[in-house]
Amino acid sequence: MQKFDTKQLNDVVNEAYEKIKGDDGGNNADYIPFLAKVPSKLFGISVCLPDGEIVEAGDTDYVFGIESVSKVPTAILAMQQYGADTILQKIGADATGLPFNSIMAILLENDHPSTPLVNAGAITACSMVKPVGNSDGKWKSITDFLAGLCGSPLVLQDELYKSESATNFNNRSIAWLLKNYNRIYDDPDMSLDIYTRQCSMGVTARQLSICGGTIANRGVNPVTKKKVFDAELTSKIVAMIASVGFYEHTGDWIFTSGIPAKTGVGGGIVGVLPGVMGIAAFSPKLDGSGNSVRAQNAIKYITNKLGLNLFG
Ligand SMILES: NC(=O)CC[C@H](N)C(=O)O
Repeated sequence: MQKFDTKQLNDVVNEAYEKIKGDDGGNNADYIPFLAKVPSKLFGISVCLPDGEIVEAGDTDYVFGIESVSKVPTAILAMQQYGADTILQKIGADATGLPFNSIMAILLENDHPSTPLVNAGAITACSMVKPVGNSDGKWKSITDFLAGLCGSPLVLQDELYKSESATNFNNRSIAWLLKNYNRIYDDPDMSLDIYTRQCSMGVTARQLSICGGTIANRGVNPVTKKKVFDAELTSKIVAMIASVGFYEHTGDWIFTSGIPAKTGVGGGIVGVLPGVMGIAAFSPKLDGSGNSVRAQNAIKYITNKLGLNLFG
């Protein structure tokens, strides 16, 4: 890994912010009505280094919907509770090459949810989270784990949760299709509700960068210094993120950015370079695959400018 000093990082983060804040491509997600109303101009970038130092620019305190970025914490939690091999058997670690909410992916993977980082696998992961059969207990496991990763508690965005619950018909089909294939390990409606709730958690770009920093720091939160998960799960979750973090555009993303990263339709993206940094960016306008335009450009700008790349 190329070394950089924090002054240089600070300059590059601010440069990225200034250059990219005027980019106006894309649109807010509107299939979840709440997300269509989030002010489009918001834009923040935050980097968390392994010593806990935070370097940031823009709207890093704004609380937005974590959405699919929440799939990463729950995947780690499920691996922590069951072991990585069980998650590989029961869910998988395969790229789908298809959109995040694809039903076709379940059929093509021969009845298999593929990976915990798409909707199907994430709903299955929620069904597996212990204590099975206990909705309140599962929710506590997930929210405690999220708080550990992010260094502070996240708060449910109630309006987002209601908006998403009222419109999540595709996800309901996924949950019951998985039930048909015995790939749901708890009540399907309850598992879907837990998934919908975790997607509706409010998070800031700073908290997301600390989450990335905890993964980059092999499970020890760089800010709170607390151990959140076992170090050997780092390579497993980073492999999953690298293979499917941008869904059908993951190859293009990793080719151009060099950093495994996971997106959410709330406009957040978290990237992880093990041993080097967690990086997050947030801005609501998305490209056609549901990935934030400004957040992508910001992270790419920073990794390319600093010569940071997982692969070479
Ligand atoms: N890509 C996303 O962020 C999608 C998450 C959203 N909650 C959904 O299930 O559709």
